[in-house]
Amino acid sequence: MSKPAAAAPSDPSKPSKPLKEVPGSYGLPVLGAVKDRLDFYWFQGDTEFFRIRMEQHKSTVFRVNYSPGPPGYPDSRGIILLDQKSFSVLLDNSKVDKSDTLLGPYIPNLAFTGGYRVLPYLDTSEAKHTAYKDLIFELLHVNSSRIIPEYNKVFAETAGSWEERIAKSGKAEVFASSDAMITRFLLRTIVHKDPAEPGPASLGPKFRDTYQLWTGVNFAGIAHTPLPHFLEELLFHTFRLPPFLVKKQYKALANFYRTHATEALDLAEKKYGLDREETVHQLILILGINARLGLHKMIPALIYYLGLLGEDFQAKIAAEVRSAVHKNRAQGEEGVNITTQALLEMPLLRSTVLETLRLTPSIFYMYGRAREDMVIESHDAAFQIKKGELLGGHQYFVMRDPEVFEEPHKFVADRFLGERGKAVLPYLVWSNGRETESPASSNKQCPAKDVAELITMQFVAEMFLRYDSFEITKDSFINTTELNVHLKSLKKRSV
Ligand code: HEM
Ligand SMILES: CC/C=C\C[C@@H](/C=C/C=C\CCCCCCCC(=O)O)OO
Repeated sequence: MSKPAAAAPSDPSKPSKPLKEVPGSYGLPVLGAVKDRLDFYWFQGDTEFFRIRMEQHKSTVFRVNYSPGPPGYPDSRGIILLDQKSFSVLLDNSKVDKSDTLLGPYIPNLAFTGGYRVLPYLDTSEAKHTAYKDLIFELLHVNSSRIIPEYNKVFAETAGSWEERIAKSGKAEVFASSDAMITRFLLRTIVHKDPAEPGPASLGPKFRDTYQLWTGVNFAGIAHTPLPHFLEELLFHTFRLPPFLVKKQYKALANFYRTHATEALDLAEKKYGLDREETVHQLILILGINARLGLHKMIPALIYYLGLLGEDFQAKIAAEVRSAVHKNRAQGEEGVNITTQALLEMPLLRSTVLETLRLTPSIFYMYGRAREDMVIESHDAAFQIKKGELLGGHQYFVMRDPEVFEEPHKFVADRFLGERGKAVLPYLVWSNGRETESPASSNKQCPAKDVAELITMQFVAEMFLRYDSFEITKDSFINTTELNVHLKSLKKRSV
């Protein structure tokens, strides 16, 4: 790799480069924000929006109006950091305050989360951040033995339905079906109840609609929809949508958790002294947004990349998966069950998953406010930043920084293998932290960093235990806002 050392975090109190003004301007009040928003969502699209300005200012650090902003949303002026070196300040919790900055300039109405500020919106300085993050670590830990078998079951159900759809109509869509699969998996694993199972507080067979509606209205300000652009702008990005629109759906979710998440709620109350009712709402958001969308959006992306890599590459992954599973099967067992140890012995698959997380992570944006006046350095300049300024990063640029990654836009499945792969691991920051560091209650790194990678690997492993290869339709495509992927064929395993 070219020169990863260039991005090593430095001591910002001693800038090695001459100080420059942060380039860029916000334009006229309100109008400037509206213009940037229309460019961002419509005329240019999110990656072009930043690429054009990066070229214009000849800088990876510049001022910009984030979206959404005025008139319907708060002041959205900020500074974007698009290279590995400047972005690293967002990973340093002593330098940035992450209170209410998950989405950048605004926090959705608290009624979408039962009136509570939930974990991803809390700063590390808040006691509740520590308490709820510890609870999430513990819930992942106490349920760890359920993960592989529950995933194995939902995968078999979903794969069966893909096969039926291909037989019927020649293709199977991946986005919605993998969302339903992941939702079922998470609720069965952590809440110990399937959302569609009939009985008290069931979410019914249309549980995905309940989640979709609540998610869509809650996150309308940043949503990308299939609606015509002018309608999307008018309905979603211009003014906030009122929570009463999804009151019924939210009530159903809360009822499901109150009724079924008893083990998790007991743990929160007894071991961590947390409020039972507040925990209901924390879990609805964390499992319903972070975990659900985070895990689910990786699946169409992986199928897309593996589809493009084709049969020969798929055969290599299949061989690695089958040999690791065979070697690690429990004694006396027939030998098709995946174990954690087997997953740990699949280096090419791991690298493939990491490369997918590098190019197409489920979420591209990170934000935080400068705790103090400070100097931020990019690869080629240094900038004075004022306390309170809203800093943001876009992973599309940060994880394709050409100073760090060779052929940054290319999918290189074995990029993270061996010594060369190890050298660039610190620059893989999909988890809002470095791949070589660990989430803790004192930082804002994704608490599921390691388990999310294993679960995503399990998806591919399950695919190649069941199939020899698969194809995607010619019109499948993915980008930072759309994951439009259809399976065209699934070739059943022959040996
Ligand atoms: C591949 C899947 C996933 C991706 C790409 C992902 C990504 C992220 C990112 C980028 C953040 C930081 C957000 C920010 O502060 O700007 C985050 C935080 C978080 N994630 Fe994940 N995540 C994934 C899976 C999960 C899962 C399975 C869980 C289940 C528990 C989870 C729970 C959380 C929580 C609770 C936070 C907030 C952490 C804090 O406030 O300290 N994530 N995740
Ligand atoms: C899209 C969420 C992916 C990963 C989850 C991760 C990080 C979360 C950061 C922000 C949450 C933004 C929610 C986006 C909702 C999108 C709604 C829509 O467009 O339909 O946490 O683990």
